[in-house]
Amino acid sequence: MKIGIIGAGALGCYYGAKLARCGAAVHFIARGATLQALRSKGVTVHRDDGSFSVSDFHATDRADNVGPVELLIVATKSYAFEAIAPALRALKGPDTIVLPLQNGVDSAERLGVLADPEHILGGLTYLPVSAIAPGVVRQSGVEKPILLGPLNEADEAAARTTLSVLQKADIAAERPADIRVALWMKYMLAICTMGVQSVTGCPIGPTREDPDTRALYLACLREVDTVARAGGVNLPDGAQENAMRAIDSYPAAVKASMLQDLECGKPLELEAMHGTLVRLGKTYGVETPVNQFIYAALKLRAGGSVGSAAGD
Ligand SMILES: NC(=O)C1=CN([C@@H]2O[C@H](COP(=O)(O)OP(=O)(O)OC[C@H]3O[C@@H](n4cnc5c(N)ncnc54)[C@H](OP(=O)(O)O)[C@@H]3O)[C@@H](O)[C@H]2O)C=CC1
Ligand SMILES: CC(C)(CO)C(=O)C(=O)O
Repeated sequence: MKIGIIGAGALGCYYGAKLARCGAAVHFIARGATLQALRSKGVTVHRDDGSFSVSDFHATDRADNVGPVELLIVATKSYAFEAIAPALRALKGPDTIVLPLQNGVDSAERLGVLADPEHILGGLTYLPVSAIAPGVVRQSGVEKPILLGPLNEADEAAARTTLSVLQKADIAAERPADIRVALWMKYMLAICTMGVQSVTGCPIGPTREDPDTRALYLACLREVDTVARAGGVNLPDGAQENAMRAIDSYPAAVKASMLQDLECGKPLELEAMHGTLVRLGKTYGVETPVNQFIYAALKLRAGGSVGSAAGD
């Protein structure tokens, strides 16, 4: 199968390496030092149970030379969507299935504005992967799954095909009953951990133990839950409690990706996370004061060390 992967960072390298290892024709769209590393050294994946390297793939910054692929995995950060639009349009033919993996609830919708909106699935992953160096990634702990599903009935077959391709490559992947609910459940967890840790500058352990910052997690969860329901997303009963249990189950030293990005002066996925929630709250007439505060507190840092607001 001809597979395109836009963004050869932590997730892109991990999933691309697994797909290439099982014989798929993988085309990475990468740039700069990452592109050089992929071409000269391939991709190396370190896991607790061993490491593997793969070099049987294509890597280019010229998506127009690749042409339409059968499956396209979008693995950049959400703020890069406008920049990757030309690659997206070059790789997406009328039958191409697109699988976005970003945190957030509107990736498919945003990609569908930038390119042909047909066959864009809902997708997310719970897998923690870190980029150690260009083309080198580490995945720790058990392999948590990609969750994917159709956002409309016409894409049932596309979802089945994608699931089967991923599973054949030994990638944990599941089809939840309702991908929109699954996207919101992950969003709820991520928006709270990213927000509370980024405004306090502290990892998960102390922020969930201190009663004042724990109250922030709870208030943030409540706001996401209320906005989701106002927008017609049928979150299960106990969604907030589930999310808080997940927050309590992480090792104390875990730092949300947004806090890590903030500490490195990298751009933040603030618009796709808190920005979107605040906007949806306004649309549905739901007050979101905690998320609005988090958004305002981080906005001037969202563009990275340059200090300007990001256009996510
Ligand atoms: N890593 C994880 O464990 C998880 C991540 N996610 C989500 O998945 C998404 C990806 O995360 P992650 O893999 O960690 O991110 P990374 O920053 O590691 O990777 C993103 C990659 O996209 C590349 N990129 C950006 N713009 C372009 C462009 N115009 N052309 C080509 N390549 C480009 C970057 O290249 P460059 O370095 O040159 O900028 C980088 O290699 C995020 O939305 C994140 O929230 C979700 C769950 C888990
Ligand atoms: C692990 C989790 C859910 C929260 O820290 C996350 O998605 C992130 O940090 O990006």
